[in-house]
Amino acid sequence: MMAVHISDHPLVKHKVSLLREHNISVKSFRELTNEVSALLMTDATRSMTISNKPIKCWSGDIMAPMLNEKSPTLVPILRAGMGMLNGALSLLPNAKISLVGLKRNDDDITRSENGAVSIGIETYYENLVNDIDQRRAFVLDPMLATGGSAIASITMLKNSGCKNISAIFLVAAPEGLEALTTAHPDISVYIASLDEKINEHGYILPGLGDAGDKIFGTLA
Ligand SMILES: O=P(O)(O)OC[C@H]1O[C@H](OP(=O)(O)OP(=O)(O)O)[C@H](O)[C@@H]1O
Ligand SMILES: O=c1cc[nH]c(=O)[nH]1
Ligand SMILES: [Mg+2]
Repeated sequence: MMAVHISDHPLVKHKVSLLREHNISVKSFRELTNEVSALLMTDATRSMTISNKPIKCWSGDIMAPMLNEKSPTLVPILRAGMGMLNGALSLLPNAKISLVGLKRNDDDITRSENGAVSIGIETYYENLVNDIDQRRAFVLDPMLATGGSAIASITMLKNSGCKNISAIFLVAAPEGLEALTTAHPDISVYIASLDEKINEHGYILPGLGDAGDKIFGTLA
């Protein structure tokens, strides 16, 4: 059963509100994205397992709690997920990095009679660590809108044998969360804000606007 965690941390709430400011600078957007990502990753890593191992401490040999699983892999979804990478690495500096490149095709948009929006996705890059079947994966993407990109990227991870997957989003729409829950009921999801809905173009309301453009400084 999918576990969905929506952060109730006051710093997360405050920082997401700052991210929504219309005229936010690229510098502030980048900084806040990494700060919120680190806070979400604190929750997402809580289920990592530890066991007591012998260490040589200054005061002698002791048993001390240490992680007893392989380094996780972080999976930023290109482009916008790259904006979360440094924040996640601040907690997991030894993490492996796997890359998935996906792009929504705004010209390939379908609106059904009940108002549901789906958008075609182009996959242009896949470079996963080769022992991903033995590692926990943390998928990083600021936005969960229709859910198409998250579903496609998690399908790629599973097809490579990855069995323990968490996905981290700054802002999610209920439509995307529902689609992701249905497609991948076995993953864990960590969200800073569950917003109201997506509009007819597949953008989250109130949302952040185009997160990729804001992180890469390519907003027209
Ligand atoms: O849930 P979905 O409807 O799939 O939308 C979310 C996706 O859209 C954005 O990427 P985009 O395709 O704009 O690419 P970019 O990150 O390169 O800007 C965002 O970063 C997600 O990956
Ligand atoms: O609202 C949205 C939806 C998808 N991608 C974004 O960057 N923003
Ligand atoms: Mg974009």
